[in-house]
Amino acid sequence: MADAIDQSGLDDNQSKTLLEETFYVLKKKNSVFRVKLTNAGLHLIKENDNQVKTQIIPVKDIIGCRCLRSKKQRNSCACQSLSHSTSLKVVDEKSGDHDDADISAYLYIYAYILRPNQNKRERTTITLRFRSFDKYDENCKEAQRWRMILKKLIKGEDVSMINISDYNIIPAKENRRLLVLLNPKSGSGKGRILFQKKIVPVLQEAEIPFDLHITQYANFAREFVRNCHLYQWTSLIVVGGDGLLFEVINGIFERLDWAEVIKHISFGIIPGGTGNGLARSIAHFTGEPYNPPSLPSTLAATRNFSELMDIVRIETRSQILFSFLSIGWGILSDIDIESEILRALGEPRYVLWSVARVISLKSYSGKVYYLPANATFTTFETKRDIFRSKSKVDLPTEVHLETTDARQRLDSWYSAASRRSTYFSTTGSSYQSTTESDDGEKPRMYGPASQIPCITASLPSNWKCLNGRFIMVHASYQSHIGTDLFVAPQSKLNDGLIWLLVIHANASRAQVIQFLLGLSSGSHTNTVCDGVIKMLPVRAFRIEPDLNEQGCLTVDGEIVEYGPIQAEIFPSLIKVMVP
Ligand SMILES: Nc1ncnc2c1ncn2[C@@H]1O[C@H](COP(=O)(O)OP(=O)(O)OP(=O)(O)O)[C@@H](O)[C@H]1O
Repeated sequence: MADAIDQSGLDDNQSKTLLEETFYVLKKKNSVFRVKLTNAGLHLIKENDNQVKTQIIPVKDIIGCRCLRSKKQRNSCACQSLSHSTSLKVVDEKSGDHDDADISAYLYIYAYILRPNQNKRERTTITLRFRSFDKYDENCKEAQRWRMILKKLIKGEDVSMINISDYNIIPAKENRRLLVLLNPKSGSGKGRILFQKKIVPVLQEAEIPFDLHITQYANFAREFVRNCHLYQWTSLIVVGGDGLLFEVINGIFERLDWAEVIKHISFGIIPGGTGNGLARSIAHFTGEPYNPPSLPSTLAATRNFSELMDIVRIETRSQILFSFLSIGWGILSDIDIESEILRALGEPRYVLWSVARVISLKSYSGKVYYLPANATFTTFETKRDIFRSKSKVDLPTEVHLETTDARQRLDSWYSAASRRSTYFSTTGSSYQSTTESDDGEKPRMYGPASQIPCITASLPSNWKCLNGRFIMVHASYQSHIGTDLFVAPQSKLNDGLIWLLVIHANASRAQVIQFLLGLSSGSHTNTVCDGVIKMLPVRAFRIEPDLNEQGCLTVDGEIVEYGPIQAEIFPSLIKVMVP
């Protein structure tokens, strides 16, 4: 029996029928569909010549539904019945363009059904025509009832307490509103078209209101989120590359109310850039097909689900930054930055440039300190608690651990550069260049305060040190740092870990090639060879490059000043939308 198959694996709550109705297929007179709505989804039970077939469309696959009326037909023969019309045209009942002769109410249900064998989702529309009653209003009430329950299920709300037979259910007002920031220059510059053609239709089907702002110049998004009243939106989505989200995240941490904002807003990224590491990592984390790449994050924008994500706080000689993806020194960063001249090619630019860089393999001298993931973190954790929760300030260690006074000023490090950019902490988590602050223009960086010694200070004894020449040191806190760069296969959005990928200068060209080729599938992990190639899970690290050499350092794919840099992870700090 198909019904038995249908119910298998569903618990009582999931299989409890919320609504049920019988529909007929117009063209096949002896085909009957029983349609049931349960917490698990929409059950389409086809009954035909004593055969029963069931398909469930899971709630997770449904993004929205709308009640519509058939459209007034112009220049059509009066005797032509709707059943013979090949293409039904529908309108909103308030449009005034509806067909009075058709008293049916149509419920359009929009779903993106997972086809695991094809590794993609397929858009499907299910139309239910309600016409049991003689009047449109009665049919409409029935369709609306289905719509309301379905919408609640999509939002993840519990409908078990609702009296389903109550005809006066008021549809919950949509309390979500998206802020969309779009970079028209991202990638090959097709962000606007992508948004209008692929994203807007999905948001409309899901009835999610949004406000679109197109960035006008570099740092526009950073200034925008720093200064505007963000609480009018529940989610913030960027359409562009990782660089655009990097601006947004740093703009948020330049707000005095950053802690409130990250509680209130969840973030999303619809990949439109050349670097789309986070979008790819979120799809990987949730097991969603990345095909087409924009779909998982678009579906995430229509849903009500979020996951916590780690954020890394970075300190250089002159600035504090917040990062969600990676920090790079050596070959991968060089490829990213130097291949900029091939931007028009999109992501294949990286492959071309990798070949060039392997032929002329460079190494850089310096020291890499790291705090291993399995080290004892008593001090580290205690300090974090103090800054995260005021209720813990009565701990005896509290005075001891205040970073404001305990951390040395940065100007004690490199005198020439740092005298111009002295940093101070006013609230335990705020930093500002004293020179810039004089003219009042440079924004102050807030965000959670550091729990490790400042970049000028020596490190505790439980830190380890690698000293020598390196082809690469790349830190990743996501599984992917680009669509095909599966650098840290074990990484999760919120595992509190930084993966440090180290290639020492004694690696052979063949080992480097094997490592780079393995990055797309994650098989580079097999090239790990002690003393040559390492993958280290850490909580914090510091790189001190030899400043007699020139090189490049990147944070989330954006170039930063070449010099000492340190990073520490803040687990589960922000919310990201997930499909
Ligand atoms: N309207 C604009 N004009 C020029 N630059 C912009 C504009 N809007 C944003 N930017 C800058 O473009 C940079 C790259 O943007 P984004 O990450 O969206 O695209 P991308 O193609 O992935 O870029 P990249 O490959 O350089 O990382 C951002 O750091 C941002 O500062």
